[in-house]
Amino acid sequence: MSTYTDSAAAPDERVKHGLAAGDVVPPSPDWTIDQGWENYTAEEHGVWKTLYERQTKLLPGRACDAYVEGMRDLPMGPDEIPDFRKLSETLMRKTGWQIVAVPGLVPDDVFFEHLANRRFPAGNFIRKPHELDYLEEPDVFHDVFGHVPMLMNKVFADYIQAYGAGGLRAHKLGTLKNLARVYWYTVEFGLVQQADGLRIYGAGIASSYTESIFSLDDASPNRIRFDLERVMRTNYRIDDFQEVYFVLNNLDELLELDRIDFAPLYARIQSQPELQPGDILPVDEVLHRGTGVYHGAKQA
Ligand SMILES: C[C@H](O)[C@H](O)[C@H]1CNc2nc(N)[nH]c(=O)c2N1
Ligand SMILES: N[C@@H](Cc1ccccc1)C(=O)O
Ligand SMILES: [Fe+2]
Repeated sequence: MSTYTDSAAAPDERVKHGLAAGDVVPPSPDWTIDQGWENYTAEEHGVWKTLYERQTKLLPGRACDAYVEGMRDLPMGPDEIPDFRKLSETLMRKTGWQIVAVPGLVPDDVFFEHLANRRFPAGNFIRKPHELDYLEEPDVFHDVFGHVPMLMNKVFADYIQAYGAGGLRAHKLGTLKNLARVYWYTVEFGLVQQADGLRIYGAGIASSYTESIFSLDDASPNRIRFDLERVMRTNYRIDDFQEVYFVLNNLDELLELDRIDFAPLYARIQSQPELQPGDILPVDEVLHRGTGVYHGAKQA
């Protein structure tokens, strides 16, 4: 199995290994299971609390307004792992989304089918106490603390649904690798320029203690203005901090991606060279150039 970080999928890697979603037998055709909320142990709720409190101290002034507002209105607190039924009730009223429990990574087409129907698949398990900063598959802390607040935002809620529909299409076109990079550099590792400063909206950052500091840091990472084709061509690393983050002017820019037909773009970028995360192109609008001293290593 490939290494997996405290963030979502690793499609490039999994495609390479010819894996659908690990070698687990599907528990049901859509891969959903019962969250089994009653079965969490005191120690598991304790891991949630440790992570929740650590992130909650860090995120003011770092997370974007939409994230902060979403979190404020959700039944989520330090004391216990949230119950997906309660989260879904609140989400359903606000944006029509639901959270469904899955055992870990699910096959791409299954994942897209859920998103296209406004169901967000969340891992029901929680990392072990010795894995606080690093684990191989998305757990309930990453999926719920990282992703669910943004699903309370109307623009973002529509964006992820459109991504799911686009995923089903890309699956047939064989362009999943390019599409997945859009998810990676927005939903997982996106930054947005707010009037009062640069902010996090990506779940892979918001759920990571070390990366929520690193990504906004003045030192190492490059920050480049978001450009769709540029992002589609750019590889990413799954086992360490990102060397580049793409920055939106505002979340409404995502609406534009819902409307654009990706098919001709896929065709066009096939003839262009792939880019590595550390590359900077003459046409890039570089907002911040890293020092080049890459002090990565996701494990703090
Ligand atoms: C390309 C696609 O976004 C990605 O590979 C999918 C696959 N399966 C997944 N399954 C789960 N549970 N969570 C995820 O984020 C993903 N990501
Ligand atoms: N508009 C894209 C789908 C998409 C929407 C939102 C985000 C990413 C992709 C397509 O035509 O395939
Ligand atoms: Fe994720």
